[in-house]
Amino acid sequence: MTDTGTDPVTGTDPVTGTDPATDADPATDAAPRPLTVGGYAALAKDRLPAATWHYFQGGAGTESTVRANRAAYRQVRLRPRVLADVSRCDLSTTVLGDPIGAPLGVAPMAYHQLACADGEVATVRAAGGSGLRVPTIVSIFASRTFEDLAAEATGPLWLQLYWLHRRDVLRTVVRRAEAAGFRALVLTVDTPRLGRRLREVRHGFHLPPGIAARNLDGEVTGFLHDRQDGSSALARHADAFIDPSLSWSDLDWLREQTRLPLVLKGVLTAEDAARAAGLGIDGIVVSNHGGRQLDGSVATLDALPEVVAAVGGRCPVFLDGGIRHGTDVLKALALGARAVFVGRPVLWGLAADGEAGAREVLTLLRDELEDAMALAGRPSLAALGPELLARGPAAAAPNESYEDPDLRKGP
Ligand SMILES: Cc1cc2nc3c(=O)[nH]c(=O)nc-3n(C[C@H](O)[C@H](O)[C@H](O)COP(=O)(O)O)c2cc1C
Ligand SMILES: CC(C)CC(=O)C(=O)O
Repeated sequence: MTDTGTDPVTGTDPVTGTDPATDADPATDAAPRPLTVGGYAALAKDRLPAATWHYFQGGAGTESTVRANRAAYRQVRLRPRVLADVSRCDLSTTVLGDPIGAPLGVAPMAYHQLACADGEVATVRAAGGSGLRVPTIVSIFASRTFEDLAAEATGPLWLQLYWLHRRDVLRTVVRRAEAAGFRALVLTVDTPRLGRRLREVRHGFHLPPGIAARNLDGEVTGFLHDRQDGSSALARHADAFIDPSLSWSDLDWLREQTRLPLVLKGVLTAEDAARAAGLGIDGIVVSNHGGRQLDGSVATLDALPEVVAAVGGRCPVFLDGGIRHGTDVLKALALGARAVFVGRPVLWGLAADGEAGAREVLTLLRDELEDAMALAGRPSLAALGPELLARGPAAAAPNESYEDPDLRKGP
């Protein structure tokens, strides 16, 4: 390549691939604050050990679903209305009865201490921050205790569960979370076993000393910390602890343990959504686990309309997977999501700058959503509907400098 100038479209230096949005300032050697969520990915990649980065980024198999989640947003264009008085845009809403500052939240992810020392405490502080006050779904594999998180959170906390063989342990964590003030349970139903995550296998992924599933002490065996070349300690662990026999009839047992609302995470079809709604489930998260489970499964934005139609307003429908821009949030809301949850970008923010980084990532998405609502002539969430969207050929390649470089490369 002979052209060494900055690409006028992507803003990326075509030779070095550096991005002015994230590149170090030679005068101060301090990186300017990223202007997009993708900018935090670049910072996180620089800061994290390779094995951790690949655990965060990786999907199952060929990662086709990871890519599909992003591509789906590019296939949907916006139909802005004009002369709509957008002098004030209102992003506030409620989820499961609780008021929140914006229709987004943090998806459950294991072991935030892999990203920063404060772990999930940093995350819940960020999510509760001014102007946000958004929910955090805390993984049952969190690296900080529920009680520590409840002491710091100002936004709602929901507890994500896997269906453990040890039902007594499940009962104990549910009781503890309830006592600590958690507001809902989220049962993940797309993980009867772990997807084949090749990056984890290749890196022999295992937990470093000092990081553990703090709410399952005594239950989690040491092999989470044991390196074994050619296999992932997390996959070995999940296969030992997660009960793959989970079926619809087991939901009654969970209902009997708690008065908290019960949300199912990992639904992708009208059939399952209709059945869940018929059973009186309190919410559904349309999710493919960020492409980490069944490789080749449908993109979440594409699955959303059939789930929303099947539920028919009987419970709120949420979505996660591939949310990287405010316009992505807008598109999901227009297709009927009550709110969206954000996964990897929060870990990028934590890795880049702890609580401040996570807060900046969430604030960026909130601010970009507000911009998009104003420019689309839709100042209130109630005004969002499918007429905002047009389907067409995929948009031209995005500004790749703001996309996660690793996902661009593929596995
Ligand atoms: C590092 C990592 C750990 C995760 N851990 C969990 C988990 O413990 N429980 C769960 O239900 N989902 C887990 N997920 C899936 C997320 O909740 C979410 O579905 C997904 O990350 C959303 O896609 P996104 O990362 O593209 O935003 C994890 C995802 C990542 C990236
Ligand atoms: C500990 C794992 C089971 C967490 C998870 O769901 C994931 O890594 O996607």
